[in-house]
Amino acid sequence: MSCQSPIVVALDYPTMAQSIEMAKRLDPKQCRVKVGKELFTTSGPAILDELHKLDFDVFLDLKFHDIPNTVANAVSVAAKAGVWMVNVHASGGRRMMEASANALQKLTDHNTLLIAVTVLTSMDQTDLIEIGIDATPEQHVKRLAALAKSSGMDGVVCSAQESSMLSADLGKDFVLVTPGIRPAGSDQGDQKRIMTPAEAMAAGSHYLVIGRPITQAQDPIAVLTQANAELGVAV
Ligand SMILES: O=C(O)c1cc(=O)[nH]c(=O)n1[C@@H]1O[C@H](COP(=O)(O)O)[C@@H](O)[C@H]1O
Repeated sequence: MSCQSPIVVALDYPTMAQSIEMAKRLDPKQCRVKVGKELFTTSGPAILDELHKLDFDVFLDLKFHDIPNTVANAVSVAAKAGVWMVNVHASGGRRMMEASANALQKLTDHNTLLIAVTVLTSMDQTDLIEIGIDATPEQHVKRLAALAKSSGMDGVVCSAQESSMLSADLGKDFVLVTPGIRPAGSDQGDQKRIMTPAEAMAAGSHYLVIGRPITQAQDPIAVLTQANAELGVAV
């Protein structure tokens, strides 16, 4: 499916039935979809097959963070399941990321994007200090993104507030996936480092992950259509 939109809808639902109901209302030409920890824990890998049957590109967001062997094998299984994108935590370190990239290279038939999470968009300076990181979110994102690139990742998850910096530092081909996207007027919720869809694209983001502003809206399709229109996406 060739999707013209950079928007990835986070299907954060407690049941497979609810996520499929939403997926059936969405058009795979207007967005991609993301399966995260809540949905995967309730549905298991069957959800990937169901979403692929509906023709969606699927981002499997399980943020793997473990020893290199375990993460490399998990990433391999995800690629064999045909997901479009999978992620690991950059904080797992170089050997973990290199093992994952090598595991994907050994697969003959896959084109799964391998992405590393830098600093979660729900975190700010105070959160970093509490976990012993004496750097601003921007500095830490910059350090982890450079490590991710040199460890063979295709891109990173960061906030759109860091997109222009990373685009300048690491090149326009290094994929920037940005959650914490809030269309004007929507609730910030637990996100700290946010931007609107248009601001994020102007800053150099490649993909915009949007969950609650779409899934909890009275009219989710209207919010998605409006966001695509604002981005000038012809769908
Ligand atoms: O990897 C992610 O997708 C992710 C990384 C990050 O730093 N922040 C972040 O919010 N996410 C995910 O992006 C989605 C954002 O959802 P909303 O805040 O509802 O738009 C959630 O599914 C999060 O799990």
